[in-house]
Amino acid sequence: MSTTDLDHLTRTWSGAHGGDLDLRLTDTCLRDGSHHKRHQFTTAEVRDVVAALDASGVPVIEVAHGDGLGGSSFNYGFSRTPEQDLIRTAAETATRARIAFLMLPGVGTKDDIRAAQDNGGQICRIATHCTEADTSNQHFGLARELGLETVGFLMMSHTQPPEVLARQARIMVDAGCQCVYVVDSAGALVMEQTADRVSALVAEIGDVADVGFHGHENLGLGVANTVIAARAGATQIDGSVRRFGAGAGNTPLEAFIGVCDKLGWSTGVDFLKIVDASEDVIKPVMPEECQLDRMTLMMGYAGVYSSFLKHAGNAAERYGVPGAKILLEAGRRKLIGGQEDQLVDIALMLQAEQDEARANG
Ligand SMILES: C[C@H](O)CC(=O)C(=O)O
Ligand SMILES: [Mn+2]
Repeated sequence: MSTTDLDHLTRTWSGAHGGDLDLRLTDTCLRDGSHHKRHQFTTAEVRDVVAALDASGVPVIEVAHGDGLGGSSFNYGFSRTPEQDLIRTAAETATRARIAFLMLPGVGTKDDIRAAQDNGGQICRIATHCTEADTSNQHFGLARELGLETVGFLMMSHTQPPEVLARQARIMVDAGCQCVYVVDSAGALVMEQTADRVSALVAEIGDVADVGFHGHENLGLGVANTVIAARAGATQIDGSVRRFGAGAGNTPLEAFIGVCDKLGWSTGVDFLKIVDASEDVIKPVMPEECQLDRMTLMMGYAGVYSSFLKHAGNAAERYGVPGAKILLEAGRRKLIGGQEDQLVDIALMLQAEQDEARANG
């Protein structure tokens, strides 16, 4: 299909649906996708992916270990390439896109933020569990002092009601955060639950800061939740081309861009180019497609942190127990990021139960 055909169709669809939202997109393949890739990105892969996203017009590209700066460790998994090298490569490659990096207080340090800026990172995204925004105060303070743009992530947002999230967003904004994201880490939010949370943040901080939305696909609702988040007032939107992210992956950015074109919403990204990038550049970098299968569906259903997928799979294999049962129990225990070691405890418990059942015939 030619660009002219597409322009014509886009105008027709826009006319049919109306709307004039202007959204800023962040692609998270090179950070959230790091979970799916078991943190094995090479600098050559980062160069290829950044070049393709940049040429398509993606305005922000996030790069880091899946668990953020300092994440390369026994607990989370070691990176193949130091993340600061990946950030530098991304910054050297991008011609228009700004490079963002993520950090979780306690996993990364203030020195990691300084190093990421020295390597060309321009947007500092700080993630906390959604009831622990106050752990980010000093990091937002430093990031603003350094002149970095700031974004806050309220992870596992499905676990708290809108009014709690709004209060947590206020804490981040008071500390210097310029945009707070509702982060559906487990892909557990369903439509209106997303809208209610985004609306509560817009009401609380909308006069001084932006609101964003970061979705996961574990119940197949990434695009739908993202559309409803934008309608509720989210202006910064995350996604990963080809869903390349933790769990069943993130909101597929190329699909969301197509939907935005049809709704007449502006993203600045060329749909034809991003679709080609997905097929020709992102797919070869992925170890396999992100799957909506028994394990990932269980995560969305039970409200489990998407980054637990590979850890639960490892524990299941090692102890000979069903991975889906590990995830269900993780949901029942309301585990949060940083508690990856408890997945092993759960596997051992299931193994003991299995052994006992076998012994009892
Ligand atoms: C560190 C996590 O992977 C952040 C994130 O992308 C999420 O909670 O979702
Ligand atoms: Mn995520």
